Amino acid sequence: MRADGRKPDEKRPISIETDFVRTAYGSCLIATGNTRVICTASVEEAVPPFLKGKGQGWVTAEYAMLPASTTERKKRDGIKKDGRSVEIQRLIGRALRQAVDLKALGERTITLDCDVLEADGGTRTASITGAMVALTCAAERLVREKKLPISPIIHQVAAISAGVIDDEPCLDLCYQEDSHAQVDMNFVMNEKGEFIELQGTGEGRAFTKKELDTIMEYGEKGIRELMDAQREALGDRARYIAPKPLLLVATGNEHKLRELQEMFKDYYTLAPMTAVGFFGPIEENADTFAGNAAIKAEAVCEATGLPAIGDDSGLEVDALDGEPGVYSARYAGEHGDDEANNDLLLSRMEGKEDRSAAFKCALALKIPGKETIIAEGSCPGTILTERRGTGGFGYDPLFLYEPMNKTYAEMNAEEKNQISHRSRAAEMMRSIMSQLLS
Ligand SMILES: O=c1nc[nH]c2c1ncn2[C@H]1C[C@H](O)[C@@H](COP(=O)(O)OP(=O)(O)OP(=O)(O)O)O1
Ligand SMILES: [Mg+2]
Repeated sequence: MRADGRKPDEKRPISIETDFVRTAYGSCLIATGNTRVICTASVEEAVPPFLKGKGQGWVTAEYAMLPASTTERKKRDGIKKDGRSVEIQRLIGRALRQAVDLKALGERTITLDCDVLEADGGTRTASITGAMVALTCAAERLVREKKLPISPIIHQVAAISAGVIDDEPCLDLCYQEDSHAQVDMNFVMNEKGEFIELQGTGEGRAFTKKELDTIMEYGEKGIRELMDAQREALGDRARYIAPKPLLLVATGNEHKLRELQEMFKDYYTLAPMTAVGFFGPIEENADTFAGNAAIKAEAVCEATGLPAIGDDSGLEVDALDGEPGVYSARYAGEHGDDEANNDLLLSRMEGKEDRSAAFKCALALKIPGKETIIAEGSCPGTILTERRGTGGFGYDPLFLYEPMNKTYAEMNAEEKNQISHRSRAAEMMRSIMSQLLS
C-alpha cells in the first residue's frame, strides 16, 4: 500500500496549464501531485560562441528550486549553483535538445527555465515534461510570427520516475516514497518509446533484472500517459510536435520496404500497405518505371486515403537494348522468380562483350488531393558471368558495382544504400519533399 493509496503502476494526477507566464515566449505550470514547476521557453536570436556560423540553433535549460519550494527555506541560487541543480539542468537540456531539429531551428537559442514552486519528488522529471510543453508553445509562436517555416520540433519528450519501495516496484514516487526508496529511477523517453536517458540507482540495496523489467514497464506506461496529457494541454498546438508523418509503401517486396525505411527514417515512418489491410493486387501495366511507380502509389493512396510511396525498378542492360527494363520482375515469365530471371539473364548475355548495365529506380509519392511526385535514380554496373554474394534480392548477385568491386549481393545494407539506384531516387525525392514543405 502506497503512502497516498495509489496502485503500484499509477502515476500522480497531472495538470498542465499552458501560457502560465504571459511575458514568456512559451510557458506552462505543470503539477504532478504536489510537485509544481513553472516552465518557460525564451527565444534569443543568437547562439553560443561554439555554434556561431554553423547554421544551427541551440536548446539549453536552467533549473532552480524557489526558496519556499521545500519546508526548510532553500537559499536562492547565487552566482554559484549547487551541484544538484547543475546536474539536473544539464539533464533537462540534453533531454529537450533531442526534441528539436537544431538545424531547422536556425541560429537561435531556446532557453528552458524550470523553476520549482513546490517540491514533492520528481521535480526533474516534471521539469522535462513541462519544458516540452513550453517548448512547443514557443515553436508554435516562431511559426506564427513567420520566423520559421515549420516547427523545428521532431520528437515528443516526457519523463517520469519509478522505483522500488518496500520491495514493491512503484511508478512516480512522491518525496516521502523517494526518501526511503530502495531503487530510484528516472526515465526520459520519446514518442516512439525510445530511451533518451535512464538514471537508476540501487540505493538501499541492489536490484534484480526482474524488478528492473517491472519498473521499466511502469515507466513506459507512465510516459505514454504523460504524453497524452501534454497533447491535451497543448490542444491545437500539439500539431507543432511533429512525430514523423506516416507514409505507406506500395510494395509487396520486403527488401524494398526495408531499404526505403532506412532511407527515409529521419523524416518519415514508413509502413507496408499491408499494415492497413491493403494487399493488392496492383496491375503494373505502364511502359515506364515512373508510370508503374505512380500506379502503385496511387492505388494504395486511393484505397487507404493515406499518403503512399511506390517503387518500380529494374535492370537495363546495354547489350540487350535496355532489357529486361520494366519487365525485370517477370523476365522469365513468372513475376518475381529471381532465380529464373538471373538464369535467363546469364544465358542471354552469353558471348556478349559489352556487359555494361544500369539499375533504375522510380519512386512515386501520392499525397491525397495532390499531384503525384516522381523521383528517379540510377546506378551503373557490370553484369557478371556468374553469381557473386548472398545478400539482397533480385539481380543483386549478378550486378557488379565497379568502384567498390562488389556486387549488390556482396554489400551490406549500409553499403548498398549509399550508392544504389534506389537510394539515389530517394535522395531526389527527399529534396523535392523538403522544398514542398518550406
Ligand atoms: O535493388 C535491387 N536489387 C536487385 N534487383 C532489383 C533491385 N531493384 C529492383 N530489382 C529488380 C527485382 C525485380 O526483378 C525488379 C523489380 O520489379 P518491381 O515490379 O519494381 O518490384 P517487385 O515486384 O519486387 O515489388 P513491387 O512491385 O510490389 O514493389 O527489378
Ligand atoms: Mg512488381
